Amino acid sequence: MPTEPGTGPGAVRARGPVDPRLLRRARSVRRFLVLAVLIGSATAAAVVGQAWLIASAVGAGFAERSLTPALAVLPGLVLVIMVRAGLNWLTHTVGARAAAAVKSQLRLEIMTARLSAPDTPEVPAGRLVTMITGGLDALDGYFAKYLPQLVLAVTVPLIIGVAILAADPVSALIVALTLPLIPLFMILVGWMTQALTRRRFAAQSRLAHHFADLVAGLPTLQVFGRARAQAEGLRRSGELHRRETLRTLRVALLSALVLEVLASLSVALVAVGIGLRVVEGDLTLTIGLFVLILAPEAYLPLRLVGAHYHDSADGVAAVEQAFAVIDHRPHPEPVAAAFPLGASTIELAELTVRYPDADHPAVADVDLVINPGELVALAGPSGSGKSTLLQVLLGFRRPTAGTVRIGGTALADLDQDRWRAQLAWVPQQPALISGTVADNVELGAPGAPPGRIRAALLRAGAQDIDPDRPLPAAGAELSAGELRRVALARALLKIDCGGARWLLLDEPTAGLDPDTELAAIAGVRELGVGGLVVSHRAAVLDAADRIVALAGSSGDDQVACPSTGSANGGLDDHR
Ligand SMILES: Nc1ncnc2c1ncn2[C@@H]1O[C@H](COP(=O)(O)OP(=O)(O)OP(=O)(O)O)[C@@H](O)[C@H]1O
Repeated sequence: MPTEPGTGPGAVRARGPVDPRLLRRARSVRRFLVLAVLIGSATAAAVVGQAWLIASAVGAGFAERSLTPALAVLPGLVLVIMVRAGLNWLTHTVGARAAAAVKSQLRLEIMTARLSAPDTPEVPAGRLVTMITGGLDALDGYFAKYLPQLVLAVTVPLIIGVAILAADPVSALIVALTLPLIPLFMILVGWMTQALTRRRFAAQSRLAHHFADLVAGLPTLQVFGRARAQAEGLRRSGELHRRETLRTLRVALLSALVLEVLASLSVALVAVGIGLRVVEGDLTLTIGLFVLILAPEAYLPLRLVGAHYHDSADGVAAVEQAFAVIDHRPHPEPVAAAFPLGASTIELAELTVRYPDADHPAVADVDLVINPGELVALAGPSGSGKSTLLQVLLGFRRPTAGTVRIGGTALADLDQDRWRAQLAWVPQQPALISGTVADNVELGAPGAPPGRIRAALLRAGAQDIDPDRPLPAAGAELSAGELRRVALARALLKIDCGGARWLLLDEPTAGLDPDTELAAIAGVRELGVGGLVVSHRAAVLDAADRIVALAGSSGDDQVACPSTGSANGGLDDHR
């Protein structure tokens, strides 16, 4: 089940407008923030200049009853307006560049984290795809709109406030008293928006996850006659997503309206005060106009922060999800310990692995030593943790307790890439790439000569498979037994030509006929390397140097079947 943002692994609380983990990672973010402050200050100065030019032109025009002052300031005014437009463009460009740099770095880190722990049920494939594609694009709004606006909301009111204070302290007091109301309302609206955005993100991820699962399981669902029933579930997920999106949009629009009304009332207060004092002659028209033009500009950046808040909430939710995956790496800081050279021993001591929320550990207190060149067969009932143990050895899953040592060094302290270079692995469900059979075998030792590829196929009992046979659909057109033999040939080539020293095989001969199975086992033994082979097959167990059996966990309570009249598909059984 997908974990909701903020509740998953590595979930975080709200960390302010800029997540410090973003700042730590991206130099571009820090540069962006400095630039944003400079641009913000320049924008505020341009606003003050523009207001002064307009106010002085209108004030002098009224006093002289002529258009000459207005014409005199026109070139200056055009220049200031162009500078403001340029600064605006610069803000967006710098923001878009920062967003692109951060997204690309986060995508890379997510993929690196996923590659180091491919079997992570906590972050299903559907959610990962949503995150890496559309999910992280939420950072565009965050960097291009929200963060620059946040900087403007600090710099512009400050500079404009000083200008108003110098021109008319009374108006400055009104602005100073009413301005804080906007952030106050923004915080209230923000609390609501944050919760809604997280719910919307969760609904979006659930929909993506549901859809991906459905597509993957469609053939099975069809055979069991449940394909149509899934349409209702999918409709419900879609409906939930629609409702959550509309709710977020409604709150975003209403919050913008509230802030708009508040700012308008505040400006009206300033305007009434100025109007009365200009009529009574306590204030010149030029100063009055200057303050009147500046006052709305002091509220505008804060109002726009409120309007862009949902961009920030989307961006923050995306970043939280990204860091939940990145921080979930089994070996977050790989220490490049000196790699044990020469013959090394694999030692497992009191190894325990428990999946999140599982009642029983998948692997409990396993002690095992595999000496160099020794092929150990791992047997045990289905579900007793054999594949999980291989996952730990591959560095894909971190043990809950106990240690794994390679030549005396803890596996967690080894450079994972160098360790995996020593392993030749055949998983229970091997994956092939599009290309030829030879291309797939060659993955074991890139650049291996064709003769060695053919020899590897022969060793794997796959001499009947043409190395030049094209596999356009990544092996989908091979039989289960052929697929396993090609994967085994790939692993054997890695031993023969690629420098690997250990075999990790998960049911390598399942689905093979007895003769082919014997040929494949002989091919494996011929190379003389050791490792761990998970198998239930007598031929494999016989060929191993030693058999280690894992005890199954006792979590299978007997539950009665529901008594339905249609257990046999609606047909009457007359036996
Ligand atoms: N990703 C996962 N999340 C949660 N539980 C899991 C996960 N993978 C395996 N398990 C559970 O851990 C236990 C051990 O599974 P594992 O696949 O290691 O067993 P196995 O001995 O290899 O089984 P088999 O012989 O059927 O392949 C099982 O109870 C399984 O349900």
